[in-house]
Amino acid sequence: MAKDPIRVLVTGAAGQIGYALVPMIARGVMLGADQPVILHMLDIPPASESLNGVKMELVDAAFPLLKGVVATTDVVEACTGVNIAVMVGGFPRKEGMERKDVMSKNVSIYKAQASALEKHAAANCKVLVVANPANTNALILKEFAPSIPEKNISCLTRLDHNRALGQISERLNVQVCDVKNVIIWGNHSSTQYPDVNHATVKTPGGDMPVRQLVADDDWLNEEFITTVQQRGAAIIKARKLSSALSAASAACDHIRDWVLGTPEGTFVSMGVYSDGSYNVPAGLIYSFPVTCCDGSGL
Ligand SMILES: NC(=O)C1=CN([C@@H]2O[C@H](COP(=O)(O)OP(=O)(O)OC[C@H]3O[C@@H](n4cnc5c(N)ncnc54)[C@H](O)[C@@H]3O)[C@@H](O)[C@H]2O)C=CC1
Ligand SMILES: O=C([O-])CC(=O)C(=O)O
Repeated sequence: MAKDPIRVLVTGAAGQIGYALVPMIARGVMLGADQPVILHMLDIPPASESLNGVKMELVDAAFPLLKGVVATTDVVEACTGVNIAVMVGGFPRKEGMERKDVMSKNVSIYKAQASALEKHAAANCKVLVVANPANTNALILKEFAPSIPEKNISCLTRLDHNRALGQISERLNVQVCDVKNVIIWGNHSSTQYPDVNHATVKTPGGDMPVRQLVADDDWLNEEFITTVQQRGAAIIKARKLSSALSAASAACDHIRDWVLGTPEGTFVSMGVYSDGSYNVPAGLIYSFPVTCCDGSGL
């Protein structure tokens, strides 16, 4: 029997991440090739014509899984009935800025949108905050939407996680799908700590520790870490725009693993509400290694 559609909200949908993300969702990259979706796209009034253009393209793409599109500048309409909310709306930093430099502009957005989500989203809605500073925005959203369970609010550090996998794969000249269990600890900022101490590479003889295969602790403890920490800035320098396709893809990975479960023996990085585990103070939104098991309940 065909599944009921899942409603997925993307805020900032007329922006560059939104433009990369909505076709991925409509193709089943986020929720699976047999899962119909209804897309809710929110942006602000100055972007409404462009948002409408994205809606026109979604219609033109004739995605079989796409059962409806709501394109709106009304936050209540956008949030109503959504099962998953991917919060991308906000302002990106420019070259030479830190992510915290967009805090004053973006944090107020998350105060305002928290209450709309709390009042109008489906019960058990899962929220992923992408807009920077991602951990702070997620914490603000949590504070201003107290009835959304804290376990349902997360922020994106999967892009940093995937960047770490990519760096190891390039260094060892192995397939990225054979590298797993890197960890991003902390904030989606230049203070994050990319950790390979539990990471492995699949080899014909079984899983081998990354540290042993790389056999260069200086590189792992220095250049590898700063490359991952500074990758967002390197992309901005090269493109004059911040990462978009990799951010969209990471958002799909994050939600897919949350809803459908992480593969056996694999952990991934997510910014989640700290319960004090690993001596991280309770109450922070912090990136940890996580496993998810049948988290759907949507
Ligand atoms: N956590 C992560 O790994 C990453 C986070 N980011 C962050 O994601 C955010 C979006 O990046 P881009 O798509 O490149 O920016 P963009 O500027 O291309 O798009 C942002 C969109 O948000 C809209 N927007 C602004 N205020 C809004 C509001 N109140 N409600 C709804 N929409 C609103 C804008 O009109 C625009 O269409 C930025 O804050 C960026 O720094 C970017 C890459 C990775
Ligand atoms: O660096 C930025 O501003 C955009 C971002 O968060 C990333 O690419 O990781």
